[in-house]
Amino acid sequence: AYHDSLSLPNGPQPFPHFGNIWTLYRLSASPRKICGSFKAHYGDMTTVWMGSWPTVFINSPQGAAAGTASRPMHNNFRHTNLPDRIVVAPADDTFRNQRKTYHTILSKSASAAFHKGSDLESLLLVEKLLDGPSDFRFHCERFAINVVFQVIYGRRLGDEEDGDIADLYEIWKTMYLYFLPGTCVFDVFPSLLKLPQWMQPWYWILSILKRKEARIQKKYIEQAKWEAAASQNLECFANKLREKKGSDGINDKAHLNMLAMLLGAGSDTTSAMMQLFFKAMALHPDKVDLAHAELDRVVGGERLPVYEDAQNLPYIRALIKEVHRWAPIAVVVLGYRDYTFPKGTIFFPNIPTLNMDDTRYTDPSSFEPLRFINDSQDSVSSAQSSSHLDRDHVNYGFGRRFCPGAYVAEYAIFMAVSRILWAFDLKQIPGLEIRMDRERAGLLKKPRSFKMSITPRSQQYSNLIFGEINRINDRLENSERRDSVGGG
Ligand code: HEM
Repeated sequence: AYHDSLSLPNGPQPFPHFGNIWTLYRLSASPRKICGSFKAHYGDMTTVWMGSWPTVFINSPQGAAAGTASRPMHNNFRHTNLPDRIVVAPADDTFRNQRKTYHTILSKSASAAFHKGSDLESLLLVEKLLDGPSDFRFHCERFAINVVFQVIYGRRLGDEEDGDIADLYEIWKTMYLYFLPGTCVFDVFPSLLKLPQWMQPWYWILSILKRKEARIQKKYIEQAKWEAAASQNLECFANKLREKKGSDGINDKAHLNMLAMLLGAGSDTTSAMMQLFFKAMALHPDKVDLAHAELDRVVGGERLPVYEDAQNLPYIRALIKEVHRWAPIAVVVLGYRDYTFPKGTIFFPNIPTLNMDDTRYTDPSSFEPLRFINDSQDSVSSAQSSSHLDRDHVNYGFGRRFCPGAYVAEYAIFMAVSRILWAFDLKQIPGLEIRMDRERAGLLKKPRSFKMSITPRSQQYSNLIFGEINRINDRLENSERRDSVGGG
């Protein structure tokens, strides 16, 4: 296929048959750094060869915005083995139906139903951080999964005693490698897919992961069904989708896969974003000080922040946008129309580079929330703008693949970030280096484990958090008591 390379943008020199296997290896080990170097070396687009397949990285915002929703289908492995997972689905009718379905529960107005869930989870998050600050990564994972679980099942999943949380994140860690072209050996040598199935280890690994995930999801689908039958009113997404079975191509398998996709897509991203927030704060104590000053001025020390404070907290809002821009989590795939490329060419918008575009941002490599301080629109609205220069960042993707969960994510992240900054001092531990380029391989650029100092700002703030938790517990106990009196 290298003969087609004449019509392709420049990139590192490929080896015959192996393509740019070394660049791909370095990319998976350190995506932020390697993606960042592409624009400097090759300009607006960079071609990297996966064996004989060209992959084009789009380094300019104009180019990325012109993409399509289609997916590379040069081998069928992903689509066949991960059916009904919208992220790897080509832009066909199934894709359109699923987008519509996700949109019905995640739109701005519909997602307001989940605000209470995020209010509670953000409170539990700060409480857990008081109890065990060193486990902050797990606290972020539990926070995120519980936010999304309530969207799907209408109730919390639970706390750390529930091993399902750790199991699900462990499954996604490997499973989501499959979602990203270039991560599997068959991307470089597609002829390996012609081997008998028993000789394809990637097939068996994926099957085991899918089975484990399905076992957990089935348990919750069944519970939701029983809870609805018992109380007649559990109107959660899982149950609503079950009622749609038989239409829009939804059968048992699609039902399970769509719920699994939503839980993973929402939890893994939101949790990674929260971990990156912690990292960015540890590296920028001066920005933490400015956030504290604003929170002290607007919220004070007599109560926790609530969502209604957002309009009076421009620095916190700007800081969240800056984390999205400066430490984006996504590496996504999209098609590209405007040029004639060899059939099967894969396209990546180079998100880390796009967020560092110097035509859009002054001094893009510095973490500076103030760049967004006069920006009153939210990130979802800015993404709808026709000019890339009006976009805050591209962490939620593009066009018809734009993240449908962005409203849920933005609310939950505001609640968590404002409450964490209100309650804690966040610092680097002297002598322990924190590096942005220490990240795990995969679809998301999640940081590898790191240590930092998270200490309560004052006993008064801690007491307020515990007081709030006690009030909720009392309310729950009272309502349970009422239920049992009513029932008995
Ligand atoms: C900080 C948090 C989040 C970020 C940065 C994020 C980012 C993204 C990006 C970049 C995509 C596009 C992927 C592609 O082009 O293939 C995406 C897709 C998706 N996201 Fe999010 N997301 C976040 C949170 C959420 C939440 C909370 C939910 C659900 C409640 C969610 C549900 C989805 C779904 C279902 C898709 C697939 C859409 C498609 O392929 O058409 N996301 N997300």
